[in-house]
Amino acid sequence: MAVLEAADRVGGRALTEKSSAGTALDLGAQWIGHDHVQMATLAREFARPLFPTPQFGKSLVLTHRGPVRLSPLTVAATGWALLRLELIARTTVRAGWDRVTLAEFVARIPGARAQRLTSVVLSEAFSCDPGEISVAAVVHGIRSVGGLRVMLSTAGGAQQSLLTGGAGALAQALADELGSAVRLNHRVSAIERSPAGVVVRSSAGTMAAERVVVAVPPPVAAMIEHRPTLPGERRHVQQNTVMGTIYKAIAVYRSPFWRGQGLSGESIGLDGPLPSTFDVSPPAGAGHLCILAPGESARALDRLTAEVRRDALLREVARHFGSGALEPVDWHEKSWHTDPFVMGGYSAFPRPGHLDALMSAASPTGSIHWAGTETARRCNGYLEGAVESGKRAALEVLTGLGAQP
Ligand SMILES: Cc1cc2nc3c(=O)[nH]c(=O)nc-3n(C[C@H](O)[C@H](O)[C@H](O)COP(=O)(O)OP(=O)(O)OC[C@H]3O[C@@H](n4cnc5c(N)ncnc54)[C@H](O)[C@@H]3O)c2cc1C
Repeated sequence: MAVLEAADRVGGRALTEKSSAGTALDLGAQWIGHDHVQMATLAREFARPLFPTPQFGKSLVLTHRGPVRLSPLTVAATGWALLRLELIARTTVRAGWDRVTLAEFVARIPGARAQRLTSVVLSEAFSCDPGEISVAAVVHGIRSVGGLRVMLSTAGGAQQSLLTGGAGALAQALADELGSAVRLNHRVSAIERSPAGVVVRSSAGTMAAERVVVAVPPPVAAMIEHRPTLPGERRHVQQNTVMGTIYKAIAVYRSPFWRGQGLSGESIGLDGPLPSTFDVSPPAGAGHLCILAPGESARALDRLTAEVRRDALLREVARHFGSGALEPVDWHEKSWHTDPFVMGGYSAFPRPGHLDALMSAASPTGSIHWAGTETARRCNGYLEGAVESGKRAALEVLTGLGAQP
């Protein structure tokens, strides 16, 4: 068995870096949900306990003028729109919802501020602009994680916990167990299928095998050449799914200073350069403030130099959380959509009108088995889904080889 990894590191969309304060920070996946049992089990196995995501103080809704108090009408209209999505998720999804974009759904919400709030919340949850995703795809995501309340919540939801040492470091610990089976800098460029099995061509040579598991998102898998050509159904999956667009930064401070002002560190920006912030600090010591920018806001940040981007974001954080924000002890950032191997995040979603592409992403093609979070039924788009998909693909391979699982 060999694991061919294109990059010079393992982890993919999980990437842990060390701050100058000595703390571990996740530039990719970070939260583990309340019912993410596969991840909780791995965390236990590798003695990396989960700890609660900090939740102290007041969260802010921001405009370029500063924090705002939402009117009861805005709260009601936004709540109703979100409830409607939850209700659609709990019933049979009409085929027509796949042709309606989230932007069109939002345009029917009464009130400009409620429209903006709903857009920002869902763009951040799905890492795309509302015009890029259909209502059916949003509802599919909501279902797979167990409901909208779960998707958006910290305690009792998908953001309940953080992982000691970081999610990327857990991937590295798994790779360490596999030792020399993991080959870095081996980008797979082509797979040839024959009755005898597969020949896998990578940037570092050729390998023959009985079966292969391709554990990359469908739009990334589309970069691999196939002989013979893949069947139409599989090409449909690869051509009609797109990666999300997401920028993430972590500002590291000596302490989570915002808590002293009664603030949670969590904010949502309705306009201006700061879409969302979260407190993802370790249990003691340093303060970690996470900044997430999806879709067009992420692309706008790409157009700035690293220094201008950092200054603009920190100035904005300081306007709302106090001048202490201007002097972090460390700053880490990543534009995931510009990573040549990952190509975006949080995950891939179907183009409007093509939800079926995601639904058949797990169907094997002869001796090729497809894994990765996009193929998961449960927690599609999350680390949990990735682990579940790996187990499912491994079982398919063992069954195919006639081995006892
Ligand atoms: C900013 C961000 C925040 C996120 N936050 C969370 C979170 O808080 N909680 C959560 O559960 N999930 C989160 N996610 C999603 C989570 O990271 C993914 O669901 C998960 O990591 C997907 O794992 P995977 O193994 O399916 O794919 P990947 O992690 O993408 O792994 C695929 C691997 O394949 C490699 N590869 C690509 N092409 C080739 C090739 N041709 N040959 C060989 N190797 C190749 C890549 O380098 C990569 O290492 C986040 C993602 C991002 C980007």
